Amino acid sequence: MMPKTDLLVIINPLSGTMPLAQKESLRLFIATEAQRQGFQPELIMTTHAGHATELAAQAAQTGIRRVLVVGGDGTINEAARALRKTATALGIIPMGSGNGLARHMGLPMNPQKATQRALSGKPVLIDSGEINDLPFFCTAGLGFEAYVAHEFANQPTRGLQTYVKTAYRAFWSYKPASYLVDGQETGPLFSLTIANAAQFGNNAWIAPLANIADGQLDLCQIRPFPARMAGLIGWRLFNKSLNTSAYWQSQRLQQTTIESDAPLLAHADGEPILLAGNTCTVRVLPGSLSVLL
Ligand SMILES: Nc1ncnc2c1ncn2[C@@H]1O[C@H](COP(=O)(O)OP(=O)(O)OP(=O)(O)O)[C@@H](O)[C@H]1O
Repeated sequence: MMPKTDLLVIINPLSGTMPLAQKESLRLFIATEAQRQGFQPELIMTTHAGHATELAAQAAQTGIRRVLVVGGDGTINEAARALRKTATALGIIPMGSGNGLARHMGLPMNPQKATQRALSGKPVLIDSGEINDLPFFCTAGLGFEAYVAHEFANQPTRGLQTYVKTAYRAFWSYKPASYLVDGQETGPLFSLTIANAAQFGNNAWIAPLANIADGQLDLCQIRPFPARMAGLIGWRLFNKSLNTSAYWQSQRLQQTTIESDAPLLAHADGEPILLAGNTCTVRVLPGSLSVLL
């Protein structure tokens, strides 16, 4: 009789900028290491967007207790959405451009070390969020970062360098919008982020005080600022001290409704999304995902 698979490893071959040969040796390393630790692993490369959701859902249904995802926040989102409220835990092997969830959780950025951690880690419950019915685990948002996510998706290459170039160009063309948050006018905002984790990725700490397991989301707003302040705000973003900026404010909530007078351009975990209409509802699902730490 064939041994029963007790560990699924989902690999997005397109994530991040690691050369293909290095991705192949990582795949072999994970297989060998998993077997060495007594697992009967199955490793599957995704073949299309959405594939990670299908694979993770099947794994949860068949009772596989660990699903390891090799990829960035987009692939992790796809797998994690199928693992919410199941007994199957997610292991993260960061290989994306931003790796926000892995960085927030303090996981190793080295994929080999992250593999060992995911294989031996204990399951811990974290919150997740939903923007309308779309799940997110790191951040969702409107405003500048959503604009950048949409622009970034149109670029022929991925990676940090492309992201920085895209964000720089977007900074000069972006027009701040105003919103109603639970009926209260915000005035024009540069950025409106709903944070489950504290960062977007790449150690850009948009919500330095966010706690991923407190049953709440942090709604962070950045008011428009003069271009000469961009350097300081950027420095605070990466220095995890945006909360000391006069342009930033935050509130904790479990659910909120956001309206605008134009269609909402949004992102969930850095992936661009188009929301139907001018209103969206965001809510937290406390303790909904088990992550291997
Ligand atoms: N085989 C595939 N072909 C095309 N798209 C895929 C495939 N597998 C996964 N995807 C899509 O690729 C998207 C981006 O992947 P991912 O987020 O892992 O990498 P990244 O963008 O480099 O990293 P990060 O999100 O950390 O910036 C995912 O949202 C997923 O839908």
